[in-house]
Amino acid sequence: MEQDITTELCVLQSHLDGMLDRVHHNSLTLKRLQAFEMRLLGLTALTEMIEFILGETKDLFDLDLVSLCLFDPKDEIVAHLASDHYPHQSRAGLLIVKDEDLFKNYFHFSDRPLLGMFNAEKYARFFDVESQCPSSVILAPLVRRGKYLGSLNLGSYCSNRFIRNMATDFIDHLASVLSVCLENTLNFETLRRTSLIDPLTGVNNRRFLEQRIEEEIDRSLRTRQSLSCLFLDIDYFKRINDTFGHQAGDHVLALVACTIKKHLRSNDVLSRYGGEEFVALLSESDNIRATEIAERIRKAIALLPFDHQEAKIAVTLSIGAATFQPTAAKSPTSEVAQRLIQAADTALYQAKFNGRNRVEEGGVIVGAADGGNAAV
Ligand SMILES: Nc1nc2c(ncn2[C@@H]2O[C@H](COP(=O)(O)OP(=O)(O)OP(=O)(O)O)[C@@H](O)[C@H]2O)c(=O)[nH]1
Repeated sequence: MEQDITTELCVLQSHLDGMLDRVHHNSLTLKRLQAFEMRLLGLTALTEMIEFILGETKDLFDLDLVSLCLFDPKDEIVAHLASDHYPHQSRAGLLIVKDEDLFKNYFHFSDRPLLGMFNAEKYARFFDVESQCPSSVILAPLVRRGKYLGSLNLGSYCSNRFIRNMATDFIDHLASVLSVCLENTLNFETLRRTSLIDPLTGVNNRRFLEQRIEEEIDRSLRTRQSLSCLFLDIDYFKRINDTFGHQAGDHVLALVACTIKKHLRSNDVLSRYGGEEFVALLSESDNIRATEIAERIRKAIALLPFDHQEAKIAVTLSIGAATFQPTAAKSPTSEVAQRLIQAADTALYQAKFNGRNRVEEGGVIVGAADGGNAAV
């Protein structure tokens, strides 16, 4: 009898120890989850968020595989990432999905996670599996206001790590927080982008140029490649407005912007600098290439048919070009930026003075060792 009680006590003690271990383990996971969430809440850029999730979730839950699917029906996420030069196509673990059916078919309009053995036919689209497939997985939908934003997908090489009907409190909580953060970040990115875009022409505005020019100069210094700047201004634009009306003027502005853009590379920057003025930054372009591009743009605009009702509007551009040639100097980038734009603007003034519908070269700006710059 006494031995039975002792055995029972031992069993109870061992149960209790097991429970205490689990409580201890869960309390540690909870603490790590809270720290993870606090850092997640502090992120505002989409690229940072993607890197954080893909980089840290593995350690947080001691996983073998993590992937993040983002639902992007209108290519907005792709546009955000591309404008930040983020290599989304080659980022392991990041999957951008255009087809909402993927989420609807698997999650059946629910926000509950799916758990179980990995089935390649069913789950391959959620993972970016290059070598070993996971044995068990958990797919957590990211949902806000009844809409799928994507899913967070966790995989383990251990077959009984994720089994049906197991408790999913931690992952439920994480998916909810992540959904809110993702929605906020996407809204923030949209706001950031729209506040840097000129609504009439669809190209970037002056604020964007002012942010980017210093980055481009830094890049030019790093890569030792020249950076050129074109200042482009529509000739006699006031006359166009006065003759054909403001709306026709707007139409000309949009068409001019679109034509300039077609002659630039995707990583060049085009911004509407003011009323009928545009500034383009041509990376990895010396003064010869810059004047060639400027000449091509000038000709294309002069040849364009700008139709307005029955009339044809003749439009020409004057363009000033200047180039920054990097040296080993420690010139302040803000000063180089100012001088580069100034040199292109002066060349534009010269083009206007020399008769308009022409390109003028404003010379090469080099960084000087004493911290100043000199136009050569
Ligand atoms: N339609 C339209 N006109 C604008 C816009 N922003 C500025 N403008 C007009 O652009 C015209 C610029 O005129 P000016 O600065 O005299 O220059 P210009 O007539 O092009 O003469 P040059 O530059 O010397 O060849 C002004 O009439 C502005 O009202 C806009 O968003 N839409």
